[in-house]
Amino acid sequence: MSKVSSSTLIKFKQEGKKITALTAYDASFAGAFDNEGIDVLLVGDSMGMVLQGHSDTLPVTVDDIAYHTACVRRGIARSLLIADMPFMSYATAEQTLTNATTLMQAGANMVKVEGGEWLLESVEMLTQRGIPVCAHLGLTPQSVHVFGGFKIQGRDSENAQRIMNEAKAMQQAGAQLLVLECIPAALATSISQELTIPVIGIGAGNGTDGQILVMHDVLGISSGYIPRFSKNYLSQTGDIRSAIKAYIEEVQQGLFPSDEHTFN
Ligand SMILES: Nc1nc(=O)c2c([nH]1)NC[C@@H]1CN(c3ccc(C(=O)N[C@@H](CCC(=O)O)C(=O)O)cc3)CN21
Ligand SMILES: CC(C)C(=O)C(=O)O
Ligand SMILES: [Mg+2]
Repeated sequence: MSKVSSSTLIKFKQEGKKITALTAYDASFAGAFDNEGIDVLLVGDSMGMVLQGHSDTLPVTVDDIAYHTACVRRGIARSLLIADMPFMSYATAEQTLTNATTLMQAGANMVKVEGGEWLLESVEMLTQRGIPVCAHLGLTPQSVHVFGGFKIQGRDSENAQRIMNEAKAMQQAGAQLLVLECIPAALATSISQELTIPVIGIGAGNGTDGQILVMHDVLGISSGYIPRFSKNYLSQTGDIRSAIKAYIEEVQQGLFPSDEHTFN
């Protein structure tokens, strides 16, 4: 049961083994997910919505992410731990380095940043200085007010091409992992095929190298609604460990996401 690293994830991609990922925010849940064999855990800025009750992720601070990263770190043994860099914590080069350092020192193995072209220099800068980066393209929730809502991205050919180009540029800049959120399945599939780094999807169909979901959706306790691309595994299993096991198995067997959880 050796620790998952970015080399492990590359190997999984080369072997065609799907990568399983979930968000986690505390030691107990993270420990249970780790025990069931989840490959990647993300301390997501989705905590602004599922933990803090805000209607978007913008209020989350670096200290919030650092605190929960430290909590998760104490609970896990095997999974790769990614920390989200929150809204405006990587706007300038100096902020980027200071805040990414805080998250790495809190226990992260990698940081995740949302955005395309404008972020390439930061990705290169972090990687060169020893901080592995996961890029995040498509529906990047920190830009919800620019998008005018949590809307599927990359539907027209121009935007699809832009996302494809940004994905390639991120890999070129040194990103070791890519999250694609809420884009058409065909686009996510071709990006995954074009890149050598692993691609993890959420609302991006079945053709990516792995899947990530927000734990509260998987356990059916998100307040209000559950996004269409997500799936409640607790209702069909009855206990948390079995729900996580079922999610992992369905991802590994290519059963999740099925058509009803996919945008075409
Ligand atoms: N509980 C939870 N689950 C998530 O997946 C999630 C969060 N929170 N918070 C951070 C972001 C925000 N996300 C969201 C939130 C809403 C939609 C949404 O309402 N999507 C519509 C599609 C809209 C369209 O067709 O353009 C949907 O029907 O799912 C999508 C992603 C994903 N992330
Ligand atoms: C949904 C995932 C990819 C995320 O960024 C988060 O949980 O904040
Ligand atoms: Mg996030």
